[in-house]
Parts: sequence; C-alpha cells; structure tokens
Amino acid sequence: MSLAVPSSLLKVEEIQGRGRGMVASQPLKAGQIVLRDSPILLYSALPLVRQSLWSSSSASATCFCDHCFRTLPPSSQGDSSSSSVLCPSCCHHCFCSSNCLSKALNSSHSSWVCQALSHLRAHSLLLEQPLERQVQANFLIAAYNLANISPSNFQIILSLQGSPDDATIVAAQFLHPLISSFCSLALISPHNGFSLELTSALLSKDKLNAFGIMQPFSVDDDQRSVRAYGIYPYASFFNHDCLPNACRFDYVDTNPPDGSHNTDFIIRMIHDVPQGREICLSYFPVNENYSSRQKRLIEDYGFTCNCDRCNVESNWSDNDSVEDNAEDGEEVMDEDQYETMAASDTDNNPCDDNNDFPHAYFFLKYMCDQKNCWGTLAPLPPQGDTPSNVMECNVCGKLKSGDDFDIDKEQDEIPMED
Ligand SMILES: C[S@@+](CC[C@H](N)C(=O)[O-])C[C@H]1O[C@@H](n2cnc3c(N)ncnc32)[C@H](O)[C@@H]1O
Repeated sequence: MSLAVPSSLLKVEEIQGRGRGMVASQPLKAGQIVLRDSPILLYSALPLVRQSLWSSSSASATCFCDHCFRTLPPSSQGDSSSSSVLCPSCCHHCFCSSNCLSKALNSSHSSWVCQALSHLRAHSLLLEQPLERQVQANFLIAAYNLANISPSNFQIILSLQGSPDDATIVAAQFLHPLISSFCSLALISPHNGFSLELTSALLSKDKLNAFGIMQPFSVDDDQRSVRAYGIYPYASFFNHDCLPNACRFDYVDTNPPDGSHNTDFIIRMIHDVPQGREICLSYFPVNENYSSRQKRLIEDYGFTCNCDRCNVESNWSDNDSVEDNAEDGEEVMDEDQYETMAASDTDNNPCDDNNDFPHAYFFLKYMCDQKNCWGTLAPLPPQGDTPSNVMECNVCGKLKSGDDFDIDKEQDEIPMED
C-alpha cells in the first residue's frame, strides 16, 4: 500500500540505505508548514492501573483524557461541576467531556477495548511487568480494535517500516497468548487471522514509527514523560538527522481551529532548503551526545547514523568529545557547556564548516535556552513572501525574536549539509 502525501511541497522517495524518506519537491522557506498529519491510532503511555481520578490521593497525578489525551484540570477531579466523565462500564477510563466519551465509545474505547483492558488490569503477571510491556499491551489492544473499526488504517500500520527483532519477538511471545486467552481476537476481526507473527509485526511497526506525545512542559521537570503514543501515517516517512531541517509542533492541550484535531501534528521548516533536499526530523532532543544518540538509534530504530554531525563528532578525540565535557554519567550537555563550546566556535567564524564544531550555529540559533526544555526553535510561518522574525519552541512554546541571534541572514541555510 502506498500513500500519496497530502502536500505538494513534499514527495516520498526511496533513499539509498535509509528506506523511504521525504524530499522537498520545491524550495522550502524557514517556518513553512510542510505537512499536517492526523493520527490513525493513539494509545496511552501510562500504566494499565492508574489511581482513581476521584480519590483524594490522586491530587498530584497528572491525568489525561483517554480519547483526545488533553490534560484534565486537577481542580476538577472529584468536582461535580467538572465536565470530565468516567466510562460508565469500567469506571476507570476518564474523558474530558461527554462528547469525547461518546466519540470514544464508538472508536478508541469500544466495548471490546473496555473489556480487554479490564481483563488486563486484573492480570497480576502483566501488572508486575515494566511499564514498557504494559504500554505495548495498550498498543496491541488499540491496534486490534483498529482492525475492526478501520481495516484500511490497520493495513496502513502494517505497511510501515519495521520487522520483528529479538526484543519484539520476546514481547509478542509474552503478550500474544495472554491477550488472546481472554480477549477473543477472532471475534473482533475474523478476517485478520491474528497470530503470534502478526502480533510481532505490529509491535515492530510501533517500535519504529510511534511518536511520543509528551506531558506538559515544566521548568522544574528535567525528565519529561510521554502521555500517549500515536501513529501518524505521513509523518512516519521522515527519516532522522541529528541536525534536523524541520521539526514537529503539536498543540494537544489547546482548542484547535475548526477541521483539525488537538492531536494533529504540524511539521515546520527550521530553515530554508533547496528543492530535492531530504527533509528530516530529529527523533529525540538535539542536545544528546554522540554515543547516546548512536545507542538510541541502533537500539530503538535499528540503524547507525552517519549524518554530518555524527561524522564530525565521531572524529573528536577523547579530550574534546561532548561527553567528556559533560559531567560524569550525564548523557547530555547542559546549557553552559553548549554555550561555551558554541561561542568559542562562532567567535572565529559562525558558518565555517572546517572547524571542529560546525553545528555550533545550529545550537545557538535553533535550540531553546529555557531551563530543562531542549526544544527546537522554528520561525513562525511566513506571511506571504515575508519570513517571520519570531521563533517558536516546539517543546515549551516560548516565542523569541530571531534578532536575538544576529548572524547575517544570508547564512540562514545551514552550510553543513552536502
Ligand atoms: C519512521 S521510519 C522512517 C521512514 C522509513 N525510512 C521508511 O522507509 O518508511 C524510521 C526508520 O527509517 C530508517 N531511518 C531513519 N533515519 C535514518 C537515517 N538517518 N539513516 C538510515 N536509516 C534511517 C530506519 O530504518 C528507521 O528505523
């Protein structure tokens, strides 16, 4: 199954050694929106058993609507004036409004899902498993349900990249018999021939393609967690680069304009790129150091990154590697370390790709300096042909004037690539 990208700005191309990727079909401008994408599947990243919303002990827990994943206001928990509603059958899953509940009962929280999750919550062997295994169970229930309510979207998931590896086979060997023993998979979709192999395949698609929808940003939280995962059919075609030229924005806790959903993604260009250039996202915050990035990419995505930044950092001697500049045991650099390294390199020549830290420019211009944020900045969309001078952070939402960074505008296209 091949999907036509719903944007004249991008096309999907086969790229040697990287599978499919998204390529600019015309010159693209900083801030330009190149893709809007809606999830075909969303599932919770929280443990199967959560504290009751209505118990006083839950006051400090952050809760999210189990359909649209908006944050539920803590003040409304247990408050009869709150618009939040529990599923009348399981009294466990909570929804931000009766409207969301009624949509969920016909889709994400069908009676089959409700019963399947109730069974899983009663299964002590599963509850003893690490969070990752419980979240995989959430995914499988959501995916099997999708096969019933939208067979075409289920086929799209199966068409994404990913084949079972040892870890997904082990997970499938644990979860498949457990779920099929009491969730009557044949009943929900008799045509799909649910099997251990299909379960392994689904888990492998999820591993390579699911996007995390993060919990709300807080300056006091240096370990931001995921609230939900989503499969976004078009955004799944973006390959990774450790110095991306586009980044993803979501506005989950806001009320989107008519016709869009709060869980939609918007992919915006960070800087100008010419026609034919591959458009890449970073699969995680850009501040991670070389060895931590390589470890994540091989373990989670099955490839070794040889982007320009990795090629430079792999040649750093032990004495000037980022990780040796960071404190012992830390896998990321802090703000001061970046600023010191970036400033010393840009003092000489901000865009000279012959120096040993050519991506200093990227960190100074496009990395958010808010404490504990590590988001990426992209300009607001241009107005007609006029580029915006306002940068928006894709994590904390902070707006910053592009003038805060005063390198000559002509250098806006990062010179490292090609
Ligand atoms: C979300 S998918 C991206 C689209 C994928 N290339 C496809 O054909 O559908 C993630 C997978 O793409 C491949 N990939 C992404 N970035 C890559 C890169 N920089 N180098 C090599 N492979 C990459 C890896 O196989 C990774 O697991």
